[in-house]
Amino acid sequence: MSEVTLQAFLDDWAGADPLRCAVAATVERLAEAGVAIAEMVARGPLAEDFGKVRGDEANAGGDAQKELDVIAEEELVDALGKAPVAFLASEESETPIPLDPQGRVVVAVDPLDGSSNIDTNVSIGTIFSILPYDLEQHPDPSAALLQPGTAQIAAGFLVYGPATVLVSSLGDGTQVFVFDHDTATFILAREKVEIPATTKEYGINQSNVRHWAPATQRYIEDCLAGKDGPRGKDFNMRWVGSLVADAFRIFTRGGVYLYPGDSRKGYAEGRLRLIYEANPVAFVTEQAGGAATDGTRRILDIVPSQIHQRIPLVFGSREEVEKIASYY
Ligand SMILES: O=P(O)(O)OC[C@H]1O[C@](O)(COP(=O)(O)O)[C@@H](O)[C@@H]1O
Ligand SMILES: [Mg+2]
Ligand SMILES: [Mg+2]
Repeated sequence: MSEVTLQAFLDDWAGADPLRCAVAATVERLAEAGVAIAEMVARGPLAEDFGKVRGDEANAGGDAQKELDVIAEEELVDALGKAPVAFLASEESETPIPLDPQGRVVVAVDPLDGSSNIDTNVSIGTIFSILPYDLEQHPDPSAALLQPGTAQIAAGFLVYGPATVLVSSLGDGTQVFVFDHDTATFILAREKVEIPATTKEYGINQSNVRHWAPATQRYIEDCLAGKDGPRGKDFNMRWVGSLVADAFRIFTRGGVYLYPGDSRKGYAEGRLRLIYEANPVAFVTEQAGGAATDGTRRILDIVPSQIHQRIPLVFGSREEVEKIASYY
């Protein structure tokens, strides 16, 4: 069987439809930027700026900014400058970056996800969300970026790990592409991925247990009680601390990821950002048969009020996500 490249897959989907062609061109440019970022990451400590914190600067979300966060954003701005993208919202920029005034789409990105893992040689990645843009409908770019996740035409993430992979959906299932160094192309590796509906594996930063709401504490307690507890089965725990890597594991063998709100200062709505972390991950998750919630609401239905808004996030195997929601 012949291999399907990302470009062939996108061309086939886009046909002659102008909006789809704009989306396809955007995904191609994102993948191109991803390859450049992956190469930089792969140099590890040989790269001059590897793992360095950038002065005392914090990004728009108040997190310490690493040199590589900013370099990754620059790669994305350069690449998307060659696509029909009107505005780019990024974790690393307070306000949207204007690109092509004639652009048909707006894009939101987490340029480098898992920044705390940069210098530990653990998988990190890039997350993206693509929304339709119409100047007449959205004279203010922020309004276009504040559409709910259901409006996404395409979304996904890249993981820079042992393999560079692209997990993405164009609204008809979720596909996994793997970068092939021999041909310098992304090759379709898994079509219409299905996340198993049930699981015995969860991921959460358990060091925050004392800060959690009672519902989160009860759910984890019940998992820890194992076979003899109310869940009647033994659970396993995994936490990479890079959303992209934890998500890729869930796309591979199922599981659930939780970053709930907690009582620490600034964490009432958890840590993750709605438009460039939760929404794209929720989109590819639902397209793979999984579910994503903030505990009480479907993530994709939430209407964002701010570009850097945070949201509690629970996603993964559908039945387990529903179970968790029942605790809230
Ligand atoms: O360090 P914590 O609190 O466990 O948070 C880990 C989470 O934070 C994140 O690193 C946030 O992303 P950034 O690295 O883009 O800020 C997620 O990837 C990860 O799941
Ligand atoms: Mg992130
Ligand atoms: Mg980031």
